[in-house]
Amino acid sequence: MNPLKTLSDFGQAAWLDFLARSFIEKGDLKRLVDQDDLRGVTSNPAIFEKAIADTDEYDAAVGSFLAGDDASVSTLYDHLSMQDIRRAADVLRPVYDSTNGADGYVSLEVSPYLANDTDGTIAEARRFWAEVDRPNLMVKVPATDAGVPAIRTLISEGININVTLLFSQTAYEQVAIAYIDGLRERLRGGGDISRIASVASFFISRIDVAVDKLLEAKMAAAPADAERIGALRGKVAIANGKQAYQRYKRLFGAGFDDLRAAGARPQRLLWASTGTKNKAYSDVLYIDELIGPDTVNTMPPATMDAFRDHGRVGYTLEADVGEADAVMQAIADLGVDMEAVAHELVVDGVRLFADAADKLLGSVARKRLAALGDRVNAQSLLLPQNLADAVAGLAEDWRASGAIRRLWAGDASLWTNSGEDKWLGWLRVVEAEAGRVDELIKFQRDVAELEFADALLIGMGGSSLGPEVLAQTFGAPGRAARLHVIDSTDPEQIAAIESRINLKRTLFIVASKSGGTLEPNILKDYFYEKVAAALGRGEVGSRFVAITDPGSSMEEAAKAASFWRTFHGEPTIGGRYAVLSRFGLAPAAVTGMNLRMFLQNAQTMAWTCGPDAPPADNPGVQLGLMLGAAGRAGRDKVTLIASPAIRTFGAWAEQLIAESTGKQGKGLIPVDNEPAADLSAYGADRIFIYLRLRKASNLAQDEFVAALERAGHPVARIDIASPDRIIQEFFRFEIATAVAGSVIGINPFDQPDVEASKVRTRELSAAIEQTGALPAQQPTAQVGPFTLYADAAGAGAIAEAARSGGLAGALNAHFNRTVPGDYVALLAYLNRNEANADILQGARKALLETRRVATCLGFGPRFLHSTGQAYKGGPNTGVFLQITADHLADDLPVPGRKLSFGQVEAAQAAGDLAVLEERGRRFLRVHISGDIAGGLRQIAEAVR
Ligand SMILES: O=P(O)(O)OC[C@H]1O[C@](O)(CO)[C@@H](O)[C@@H]1O
Ligand SMILES: O=C[C@H](O)[C@H](O)COP(=O)(O)O
Repeated sequence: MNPLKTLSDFGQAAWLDFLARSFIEKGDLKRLVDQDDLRGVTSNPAIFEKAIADTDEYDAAVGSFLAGDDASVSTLYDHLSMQDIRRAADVLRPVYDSTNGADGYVSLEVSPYLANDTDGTIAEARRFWAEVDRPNLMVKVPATDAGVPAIRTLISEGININVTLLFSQTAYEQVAIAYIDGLRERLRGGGDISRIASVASFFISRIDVAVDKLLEAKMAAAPADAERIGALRGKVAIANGKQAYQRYKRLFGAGFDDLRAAGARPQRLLWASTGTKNKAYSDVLYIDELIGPDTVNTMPPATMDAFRDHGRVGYTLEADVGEADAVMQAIADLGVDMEAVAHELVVDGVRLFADAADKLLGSVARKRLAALGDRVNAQSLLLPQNLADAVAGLAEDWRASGAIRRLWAGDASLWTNSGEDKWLGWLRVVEAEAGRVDELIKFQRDVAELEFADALLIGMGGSSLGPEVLAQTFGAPGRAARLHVIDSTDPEQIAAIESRINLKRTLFIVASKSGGTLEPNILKDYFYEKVAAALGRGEVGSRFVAITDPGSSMEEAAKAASFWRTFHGEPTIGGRYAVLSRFGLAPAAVTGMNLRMFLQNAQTMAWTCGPDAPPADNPGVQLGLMLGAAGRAGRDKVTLIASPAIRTFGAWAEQLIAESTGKQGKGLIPVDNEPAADLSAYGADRIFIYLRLRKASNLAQDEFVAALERAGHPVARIDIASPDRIIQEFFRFEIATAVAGSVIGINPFDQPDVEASKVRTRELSAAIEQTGALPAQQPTAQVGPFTLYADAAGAGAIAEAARSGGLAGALNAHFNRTVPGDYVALLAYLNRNEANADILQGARKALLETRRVATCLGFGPRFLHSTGQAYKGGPNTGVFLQITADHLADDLPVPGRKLSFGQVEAAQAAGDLAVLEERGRRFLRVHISGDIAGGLRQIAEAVR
């Protein structure tokens, strides 16, 4: 006789503690039902981990699920696990029907990450119940402090519950009461309680593992008592189970009669964890000894096979109850606190299931990426061993502490606990924008109908650098407008952009989150007046749209000036994280790009970097940990190399990285678009990110990056299949920056030092408005048309060098101050045109080759809203060359102010310098009088 089949004669149902797709598909599960009288199935995260991770059994299902649409890692996992659960439930359905709902259940466990979250547990259980949609589903909820109230609520809603991770008598009692209370609540509400089933999964073998260890320690400590103590080994788990059963009989005795009369079933005890862990014990120990009426035993396949082969059936559960009590008394006398042991086992059990879930989700994340192929930009990191080890160590810390989930949940303690949680709107903005994209699509159509030739975006930093990437990367198909960006107060640059657009056929987009930023306000006034002159006051407003946060002064101004539209930003997103909100989407609409595709792309990366993708398989987190670890180790020059067609992405990333991390003397210094030099020019303070556009890659860049790798420099490669996929990088870099900020230990969402220079600029502008000029400053030296101003520490040597060696001498003395690990930044308050950029890039290359330090280039005031933060607030390793010039002939007035744009630019440069000085930075300002282009060339020559 098959002992398995005989169990039911003794009132016990045999369930299987295992599930896997092939097991169902090949008919193995059905065979157990038919041949062994199997009556149920249990699963847990560890079981699904074994089933899914490291097998290809699920690959086809992953592929077909993702063929039409993308999905998050947990949505994909839910799909796979629920498919299995539904199929298993269907196999067990005849048992459920024939036993009138007494048996035939299949259990699916809520996420172990929710073990301490009552509301989260309730929500997930409800979702499972609705989505699995089978009456013979049992949702597994742990018997934690947070789980118990969830059990009561879920039972009251008619959801079958398998209570898991039960070890202690008191926890068991609470669970049984929660079940009974839940039934009563349902009954009071007029619900049916006759179709509710629940089991209390009392874990067995894990108790022996834990207690045996304690007993062995006691044996070692008291050799004289070793034999007596040793005799208790392998007995406690069963004794504990037997006591639980006595408690069950009390709990579901006469006191349950009213509910029984109303159709309720008692909550059966289910013996779980019944696979023998200690090979010295019988492999059927935890089956043989726990057989009794109205119980379940869920067995792993090997235990089931063993029991079928040599199990012994009898009413063992109530045999020797006195002895069980004696065993429990004996261990209590020995000082073993069973409640404490049980508590530790629950904590441990949650952790083990969470570990399994991490492995499982990591494997699903990898399968997802493999199935998506080119639809998601691939990332690979090639790191020197010490950095690779640091990243792996951080990834393990992040995994074990659930840090990526905490990040997504807005836990400010990941950073500095100073309100970072208020700035995380960017994490979910893609979803929100997708929900209201129709409004933007309509705007896109309206813009097309109006046949604008150009669109000019006016904004600074986060409000302009993202749109600039879109303008560069996406052409303007059909009737869409060509997007230009102005983010400067330089009069020459303003005049240049004005000459490129047709004022009568241009749409102006004024973008400022705060609404109070100086540059967009005065540029808006300037162009507003120009258009008014060209079209008449009645019409000018219709050519302007604003993007600003609700209630800002810009919104007011837009209303007063009868702007065509105002789009709202999301106040929980800072400027540099705003590109996937309306700050990027509205300009994208104007270029005619496909907005749904824009959002889909962004969503794909958001899912790839989601809370459910464990750190080791989460590319955004990996990149962030790499940046953070590198920054901590002094490899803080993040050198961005991008294929020419997507080059402007570097300027966007520069702002994100510098403004987010560069503060309190810490942080990363992004180095964008640096001319390539001989490998010997690159120090051990570098880390490289290569954004390679596959369809338009550049051989020279490929070779350069390969050489860097061969030389042992850390390189992150990002492979972008087509230009539209650049959208994905916005999200990857945002999450990476937030993660790096956590590792570095700063608040990545503020910009305290930018504010400081804004204050200085305001003071200086006010002085100009009062007196007509900037307060005079004492120059360090005068060399021909160049006036030099240096920081106090450097002034003496620079003045001396200027006297003997002219401009070249002064520059040489200034740059002689660089030491390895420093960087040089050229800060030019000039027209950012190709000619000037070329000259400065030449100077940069010369400095890189001669000084062998990282080199940066920023045009003012644009860089003030970007790298300016790190230059002032980051590590004091910068050596700055500020270049300014007179704008006499070409200056432009600022409407309504006693200021010109040239004066604003000068005030900005002076404000910038004042803060650099305040922060003890090394700087030299070279002011060009007269011919700007000629002067600039001379400066570039002089640094060689
Ligand atoms: O969009 P706003 O508020 O005009 O700000 C522009 C830029 O100025 C800063 O606030 C500071 O430079 C940036 O963070 C921001 O992107
Ligand atoms: O419900 C089933 C339990 O999750 C399972 O029995 C635990 O068994 P283990 O202790 O062998 O992991």
